[in-house]
Amino acid sequence: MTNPVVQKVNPMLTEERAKASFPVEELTYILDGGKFNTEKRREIEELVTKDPNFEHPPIQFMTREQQYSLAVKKALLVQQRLKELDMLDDPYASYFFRRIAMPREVSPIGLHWVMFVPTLMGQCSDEQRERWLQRALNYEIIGTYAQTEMGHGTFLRGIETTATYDPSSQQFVLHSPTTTSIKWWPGGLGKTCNYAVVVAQLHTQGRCHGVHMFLVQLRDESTHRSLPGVVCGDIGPKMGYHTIDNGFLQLNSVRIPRENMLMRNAEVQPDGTYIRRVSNEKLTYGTMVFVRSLIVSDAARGISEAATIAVRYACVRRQGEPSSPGAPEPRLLDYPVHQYRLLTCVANCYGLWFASEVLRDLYFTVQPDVLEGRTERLPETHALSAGLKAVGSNRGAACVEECRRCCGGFGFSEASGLPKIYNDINPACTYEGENTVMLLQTGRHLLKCVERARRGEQLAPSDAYIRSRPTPQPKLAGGPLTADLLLGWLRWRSLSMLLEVSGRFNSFIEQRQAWADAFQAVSRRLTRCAEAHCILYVGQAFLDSAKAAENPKICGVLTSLCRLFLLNEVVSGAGDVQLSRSDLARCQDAIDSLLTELRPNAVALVEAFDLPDRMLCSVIGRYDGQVYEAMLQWARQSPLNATDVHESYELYTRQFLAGRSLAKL
Ligand SMILES: CCCCCCCC/C=C\CCCCCCCCCCCCC/C=C/C(=O)SCCNC(=O)CCNC(=O)[C@H](O)C(C)(C)COP(=O)(O)OP(=O)(O)OC[C@H]1O[C@@H](n2cnc3c(N)ncnc32)[C@H](O)[C@@H]1OP(=O)(O)O
Ligand SMILES: Cc1cc2nc3c(=O)[nH]c(=O)nc-3n(C[C@H](O)[C@H](O)[C@H](O)COP(=O)(O)OP(=O)(O)OC[C@H]3O[C@@H](n4cnc5c(N)ncnc54)[C@H](O)[C@@H]3O)c2cc1C
Repeated sequence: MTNPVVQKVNPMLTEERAKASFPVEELTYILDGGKFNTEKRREIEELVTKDPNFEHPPIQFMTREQQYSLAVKKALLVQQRLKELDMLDDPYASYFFRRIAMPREVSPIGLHWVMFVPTLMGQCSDEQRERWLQRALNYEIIGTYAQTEMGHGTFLRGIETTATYDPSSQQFVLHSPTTTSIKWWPGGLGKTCNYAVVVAQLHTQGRCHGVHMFLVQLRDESTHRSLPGVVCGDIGPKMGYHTIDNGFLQLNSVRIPRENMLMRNAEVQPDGTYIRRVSNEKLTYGTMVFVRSLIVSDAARGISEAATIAVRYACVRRQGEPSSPGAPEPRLLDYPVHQYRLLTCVANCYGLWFASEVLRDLYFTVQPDVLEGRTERLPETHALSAGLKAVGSNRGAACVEECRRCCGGFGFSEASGLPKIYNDINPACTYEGENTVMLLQTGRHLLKCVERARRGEQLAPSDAYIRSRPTPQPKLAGGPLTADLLLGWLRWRSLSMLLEVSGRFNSFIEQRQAWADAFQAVSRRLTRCAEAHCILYVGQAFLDSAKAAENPKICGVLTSLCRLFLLNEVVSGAGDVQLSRSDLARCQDAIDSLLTELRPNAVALVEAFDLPDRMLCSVIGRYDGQVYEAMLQWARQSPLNATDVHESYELYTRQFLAGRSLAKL
């Protein structure tokens, strides 16, 4: 892809940039986690931008095979460059290198570093780590995470692949006994990877011990041919993710050494004796907790890209009745309803951005304990990563779609970059746990928290507001609608909803319903409770970050944006609890005032994300705002325009116009 040549900047954008009330660069440092990171990121961006090896025509004009091939080349080239630059051990640097080098190509080896390596880190015994981790980190082997099967994705315990231990050879026999047991979906499994962590039901000494993980070699390390008993391939085109070979895998009695079972938490001894080292069997699901926490920040990044495009476009696109004769047509951003659509997306983006940082810190605080088998904070971490993954990707997809629609017809063109951002974020609602299922996990945890509160037990920090009795509703009438007050109201809303659902649940239990049936009976309501709980977490993280900003101007603009986020939640969640008409009207008025207040900072707020044109890949979101010329240039690249008369004319249209039958052709 070629970076668009920066032309003379559209004066309408220059004008909007001049309106910023705060130092944009300083906000960028905050978002990056410090000036040092910003500088490092920019250095990396420059390195990649200068490297002609990463340049190519837009992938949207390529076939799927071409896209896949290009993505493999670029992904491997990235690894080579990272090694040459000695950046492999720096996760921040290598992450940004990958992003800027492959901004719109989901990597065919992405699963290797997002799931395969983390699984080896979390599930291997120390000795197994020695054996495999370094090879994986050096990319001597390329792996994926093969859990989902045709028949089972959500219900993990229903997985059918078997790993049966044979003590005579001290091997496991990996087998797909049915069509529905064929692994389906794993990224890079089809063509790219030569190893996989395979999730299978462990059988030994005549007993099944549930799902465990096994390292399975799929392809020969020198020829890349699939090994005997291994049948694998690509699952075909999808709604997006064209550059990645999500694959299928059928295992026909494939034998692997006993030592290839990942044995950090459980072990099968040479004679077949099964030993569980830690009691919590859900530790096997640890990689998913990690990736779910990453998805929240990925969703925020997706919105940041879409919002940058849509806000810039809204500054340069004029359409509508001029306010007076001879005046120019209004810009899209002059319409209050357009401001509302875009600024609420920006507010969601900042909220999720800050919440993802808090969640990642929590994960990395808790993880060392978990690795040592101390799992006290695991339920909170699981509930938050599951719920925030769902809320983050739901919001991410919704906001990107809103930004796309805000760009009218151009938003539907691949030239805008928006369809691709949407298609990259949308599958996150499904993978790593379908969102409704994830909200139910959070809801289940919250129900248990109410029970613990009733017993007077201490709750984890993010659950500490949960009581067994209702609290009075904070008054929204009277004083100013501060962020603290609004957050207090959302806390009350979350607790009220939860107590209501918990009351219903208990009444079903008192009527002697089974726990699982009572759970199903409240499940619809429980997903709303989980969302309310997660939104509270996002709001708290947002407000804490706003308050922590040292520059008062940044603190001011972030607090206003946070208030917009919170007010929008109060208004849209008013139906879940009792909110008086007058309180609702006050909140609506406050939203209108905030839109007027924030509008001059709209461009500054998105440009603080500091996304170069190379990253946005958008004709209408360019830094220079020269949209129309660039759009024409883009269309000229369409392969359909290679000749004036397309071959289909000679083949079909000419025959049709001459009245000849097309059926024989
Ligand atoms: C890399 C370094 C980064 C460094 C950072 C540098 C800075 C850079 C900045 C940002 C980085 C961003 C990076 C961006 C990249 C992110 C992009 C991500 C792209 C990833 C591509 C992913 C591709 C997709 C992969 C997959 O989809 S893999 C397959 C995933 N599958 C699922 O998720 C299945 C969903 N199902 C389940 O999880 C479970 O089956 C279940 C629904 C939870 C139910 O399980 P079951 O066993 O039936 O449960 P029960 O027996 O009923 O027990 C419930 C019980 O267990 C507890 N539980 C459940 N899960 C967990 C868990 N995971 N952990 C702990 N506990 C768990 C649950 O709470 C219950 O507990 P109680 O009984 O006590 O109530
Ligand atoms: C792009 C992409 C990449 C993927 N990559 C990988 C990978 O690398 N490795 C891997 O192992 N897997 C991967 N997956 C698979 C993914 O994890 C599963 O698709 C996902 O977990 C959902 O499982 P499922 O497809 O079986 O859906 P189902 O479980 O069949 O869900 C269908 C619908 O039923 C609902 N539902 C299911 N169970 C319940 C319930 N108990 N209560 C209420 N509603 C329910 C769900 O909410 C959903 O709407 C990937 C998927 C995609 C789309």
